[in-house]
Amino acid sequence: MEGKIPKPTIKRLAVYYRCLENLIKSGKETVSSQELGTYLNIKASQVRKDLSYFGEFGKRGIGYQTRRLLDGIAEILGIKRTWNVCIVGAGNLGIALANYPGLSKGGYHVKVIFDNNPAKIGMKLQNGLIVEDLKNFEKVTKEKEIHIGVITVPAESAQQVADIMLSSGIKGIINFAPVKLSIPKKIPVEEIDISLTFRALSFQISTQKNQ
Ligand SMILES: NC(=O)c1ccc[n+]([C@@H]2O[C@H](COP(=O)([O-])OP(=O)(O)OC[C@H]3O[C@@H](n4cnc5c(N)ncnc54)[C@H](O)[C@@H]3O)[C@@H](O)[C@H]2O)c1
Repeated sequence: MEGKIPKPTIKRLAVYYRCLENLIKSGKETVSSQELGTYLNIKASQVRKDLSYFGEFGKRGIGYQTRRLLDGIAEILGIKRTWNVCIVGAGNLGIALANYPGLSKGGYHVKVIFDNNPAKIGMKLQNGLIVEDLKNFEKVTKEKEIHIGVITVPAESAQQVADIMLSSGIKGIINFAPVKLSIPKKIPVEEIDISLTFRALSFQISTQKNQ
C-alpha cells in the first residue's frame, strides 16, 4: 500500500501523527478533519484526502477517533516497530543526532556511530556509545541488525559512505550532506537540508506585504 501513497502525503501523515499524540495526551477522543486542518494549517479537504489513502476512519458528524487514527497511521509509517540506526560521521551533527533522545522515543534507536578519523575512533559519547572505525562497518551493522544509515560526513565523502552502506545491506539512507547521492540499487533515500528551510522561510518573509 505504501508504494501508492504520494511522498507529500506520507510526510503529512507524520505531522498528523505528532498532532494526534498531543491531542490524545490532552484527553481528546475524536477530531474532525476541519479541526486537524486548523491545528496544522492544512485544508480539511486535503486532510480527508490524505486519510482516505488508507481506508475510511472518519464518521460524518463525529470525525475520527484519535486513538484509532493514531494506530492506523503508526501502522502505515512503520512506527509500531522499532528501527536500528547507524550514523556515519561523528562530528557536530552526527554526535548531536546520536545523543538526541527524541529519536529513540519514536522507535529509531541509534545503535552505533562510525568515523574514519583515528582521533575520533574509540571516543565515548554522552549516551555511552563508542565511536567505531568505519572499516568495521559491514561486520558491526550486521551484528547490530542495522536498518537505517544516516550520513553526516562532509559532502566530498558522502558518496563513498553511501556505497559502503549499499554494499553492506542497509535498507534506507538519510543523507544530511549537501550532495545528491547516486544510488544504483533501489533503496529509499531521504535528503535533509536545513538551509532549504531557511531559504523557504526567508522567501516567505521577504514576499510578505509591507516588507
Ligand atoms: N542537512 C542539514 O540540515 C545539515 C546541517 C548541518 C550540517 N550538515 C552537513 O552534515 C555534514 C556534517 O556536518 P558537521 O558540522 O557535523 O561536520 P563535522 O566536520 O563536525 O563532522 C564530520 C565528521 O565526518 C567524519 N568523516 C569525514 N569523512 C569521513 C569518511 N569518509 N568516513 C567516515 N567519517 C568521515 C569526520 O572525521 C568528522 O568527524 C556536512 O556534510 C554538513 O554540510 C547538514
